Amino acid sequence: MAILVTGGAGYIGSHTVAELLDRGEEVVVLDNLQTGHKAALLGGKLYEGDLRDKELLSKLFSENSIDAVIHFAANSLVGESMQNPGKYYDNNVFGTLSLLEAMKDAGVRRIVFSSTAATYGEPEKVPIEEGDRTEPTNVYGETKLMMERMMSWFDKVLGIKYVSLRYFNAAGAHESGKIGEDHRPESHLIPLVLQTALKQRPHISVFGDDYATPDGTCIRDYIHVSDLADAHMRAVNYLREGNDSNVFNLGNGQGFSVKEVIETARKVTGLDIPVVTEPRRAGDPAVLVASSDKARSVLGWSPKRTRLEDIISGAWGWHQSHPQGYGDE
Ligand SMILES: NC(=O)c1ccc[n+]([C@@H]2O[C@H](COP(=O)([O-])OP(=O)(O)OC[C@H]3O[C@@H](n4cnc5c(N)ncnc54)[C@H](O)[C@@H]3O)[C@@H](O)[C@H]2O)c1
Ligand SMILES: O=c1ccn([C@@H]2O[C@H](COP(=O)(O)OP(=O)(O)O[C@H]3O[C@H](CO)[C@@H](O)[C@H](O)[C@H]3O)[C@@H](O)[C@H]2O)c(=O)[nH]1
Repeated sequence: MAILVTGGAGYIGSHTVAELLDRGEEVVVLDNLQTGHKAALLGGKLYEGDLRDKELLSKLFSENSIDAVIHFAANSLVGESMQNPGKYYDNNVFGTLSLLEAMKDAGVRRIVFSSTAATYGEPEKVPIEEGDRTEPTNVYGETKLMMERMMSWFDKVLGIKYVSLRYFNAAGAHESGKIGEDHRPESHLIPLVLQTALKQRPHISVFGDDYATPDGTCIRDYIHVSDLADAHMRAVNYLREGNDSNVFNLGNGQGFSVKEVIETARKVTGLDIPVVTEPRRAGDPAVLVASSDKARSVLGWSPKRTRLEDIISGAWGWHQSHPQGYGDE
């Protein structure tokens, strides 16, 4: 039996494919390469195409024995979602509907799904727990919450079991040095800071220094991408064991401000990183920090690469050896 990974050529998807292959799983990938890279795939069988293409999905499910799906394929930029909401409803919500319909037709009953801290919006307390209020402050988070609710109804009505993994900020690179983060355009803080250290950018912009946090900049919980990959394998096995649908936060449980990330990157690289303060970015909550106690107790998961310095240092290794990311591929 194989695991279908949608969005497997993307950042978190490719690290998860690597983890699945290491564990001896058979892997099928569906990716339209809109933000992913063929070169990020260390193995598996690639179907190059779109989640919303019903014919392709039906062909893929008929040509392979799929027993579980891991669903990464989505648009995922907070800022962009506040400028182009329709793109997010179409790709994220309609794309997921298309996938669930194809799973129903093929009789596939297990899905592990990339959700996000952005489903919570401005948290009522930190660390955030799974039962806390979900009131997204941006379109991206709203579409992910809609996708979760859709899955919950597909479970109630059709018995398709799901695990929704609400990750906080994915960061870092694979220990092999072969794969890492290459989003185009890049909008994530850590790669932008490291590209600034490499002098590929003149400065790093800090989006707002007037938040109600100790240094005025936003606080986020940075979690290593390989720890996320490990959680996906555990979530698939949890469903294979016949357990019920569930929702888990995945984070380190420790928050770092934008200024602390930049300071740590200066220490790790030993290089100058010029900063320019700019206005707040629309849709950004001030603080997002996870409680991952539930994932620890139910999935037996715990993050292994927790020091911000080590996470940034791994990412720095990738950026130094791949200054143009995956190149033109
Ligand atoms: N990066 C983070 O910090 C973070 C945090 C929380 C949740 N997430 C979620 O995790 C998932 C992966 O994030 P990422 O950072 O690896 O993003 P990414 O853009 O690197 O990966 C997404 C992949 O999906 C593919 N894709 C997108 N739409 C598609 C479609 N319609 N059909 C086929 N393929 C399609 C892209 O080509 C890409 O390879 C996303 O769902 C995102 O919302 C990411
Ligand atoms: O040039 C930059 C880029 C980012 N930031 C700030 O840095 C923090 C982190 O931003 P970013 O790296 O863009 O991540 P988020 O917007 O927090 O979103 C990420 O983390 C979410 C979960 O918390 C995921 O759902 C999203 O997919 C993923 O992009 C935020 O406060 C940003 O305002 C800057 O100050 N300058």
